[in-house]
Amino acid sequence: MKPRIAVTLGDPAGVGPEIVARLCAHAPTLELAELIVVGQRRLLEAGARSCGLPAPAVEVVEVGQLLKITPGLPSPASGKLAGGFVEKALELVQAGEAAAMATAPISKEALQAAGYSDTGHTTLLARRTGTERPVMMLAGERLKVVLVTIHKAMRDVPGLLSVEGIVHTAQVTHDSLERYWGIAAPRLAVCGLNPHAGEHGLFGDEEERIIAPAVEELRAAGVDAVGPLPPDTVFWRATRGHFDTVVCMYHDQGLIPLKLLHFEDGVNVSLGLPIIRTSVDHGTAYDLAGTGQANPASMIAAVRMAAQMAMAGD
Ligand SMILES: NC(=O)c1ccc[n+]([C@@H]2O[C@H](COP(=O)([O-])OP(=O)(O)OC[C@H]3O[C@@H](n4cnc5c(N)ncnc54)[C@H](O)[C@@H]3O)[C@@H](O)[C@H]2O)c1
Ligand SMILES: N[C@H](C(=O)O)[C@H](O)COP(=O)(O)O
Repeated sequence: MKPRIAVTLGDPAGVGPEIVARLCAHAPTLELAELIVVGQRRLLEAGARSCGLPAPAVEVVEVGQLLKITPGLPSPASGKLAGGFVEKALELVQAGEAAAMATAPISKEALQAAGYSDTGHTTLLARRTGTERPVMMLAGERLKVVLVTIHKAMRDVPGLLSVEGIVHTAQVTHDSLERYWGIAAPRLAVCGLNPHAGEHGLFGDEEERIIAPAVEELRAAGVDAVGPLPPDTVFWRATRGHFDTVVCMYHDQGLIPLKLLHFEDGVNVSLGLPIIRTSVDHGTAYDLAGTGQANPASMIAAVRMAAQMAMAGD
C-alpha cells in the first residue's frame, strides 16, 4: 500500500502553493505516495493557476481562516497560517492518519511575527513532540550533511559545541542511516571548526578540547566516525564516496556545500523526532511567488524521501 504523506502548503505568500500544485501533478510521485494537502484548497488552486495547471484533484485538510494573501508579501497572518498547517500535519501523523509529513517552506520571521517562539519547523516539531535535541540533515544523491548547531548566531557557535552534542548528533545520524537508508556501518566524517581543523592548536582549540574527544567516544561506542577533519576538503572527499554523511559544526559549514551541489533537489530531513518529517531545502522565494516559475524538484524529492522512509521504517 502507498504511504499517505501529509504535505503542508508552507507560507501562503511564498512559493509553497505553487510547488505543491506542481507536486500534485507529478504522476511518478503519485504512484509512490498518496498525498493529503494540509492548508486551504483556495490557496492550492491559486498556486495551480499561477502555474497554468488545472485545480488539483487531491484531498485537502482545511486549516485556518480564509484571509487575503498577496504573493511575495509575508505578514503575521501568513505566518500564522503556515504554523497552523505544520501543527495540523503533525497531528495527522501522530493520529496515524498519515505515515509522514513533508513541508513546503515557511518564513521564520513571519512565524515569529505570528507569535510562535520557534526558529522554524524543526524547533516547532521538537517542542510539540517533546524532543530535546532534533538533528537537521540535508540530503542529496552526492552529499549528506548533519548540523551540530542549527539556527545560531556565529558568535555563539563555539560556546555551544560540546562532546555530548556532537556525540548525540552523530549517533542519531548513524542510527537513522541504518534504519531509513539501509546503510550497514555508516561512515561519518566529523568536521573541525577552525581552518585546517586548527592545525594542532595553532588557530583554535575546539578540535582538541571538544571534537576529538567526541570522535573517540563515538568510536568506543562502535560508530565509524573519523575526525576532526579539515572542513575545506572533507566535502570533496564525501562526494568521492569516502563518507556517508558529514557531521558539521554549524549551519553554513554544511549547507553551503550542500546547496551548491543540490539546491534544486536536496531534501531537509528532521532526524531524532518520533515522526518522519522531510522538507524542501530552499526557502519561501518571495521574489518568485505568484509567477509559476519556482522549481518543484526539491518538494517532489522531499515527498519521495518521506515515502521511502515510511516504507523503510515499517
Ligand atoms: N524548509 C523551509 O521552511 C526553509 C528552508 C530554507 C529557508 N527558509 C526560509 O525562507 C525565507 C527566505 O529565505 P532565502 O531568501 O534565504 O532563501 P530562498 O531559498 O527563499 O531564496 C534564495 C534564492 O533562491 C531562489 N529559489 C528558492 N527556491 C526556488 C525554487 N524552488 N525554484 C527556483 N528558485 C528558487 C529564490 O528566488 C532566491 O533567488 C527565510 O525566512 C528562510 O528562513 C525556509
Ligand atoms: N536550515 C534550513 C535550510 O536552510 O534548508 C531551514 O532554514 C529550514 O529550517 P526548518 O526545517 O527548521 O524550517
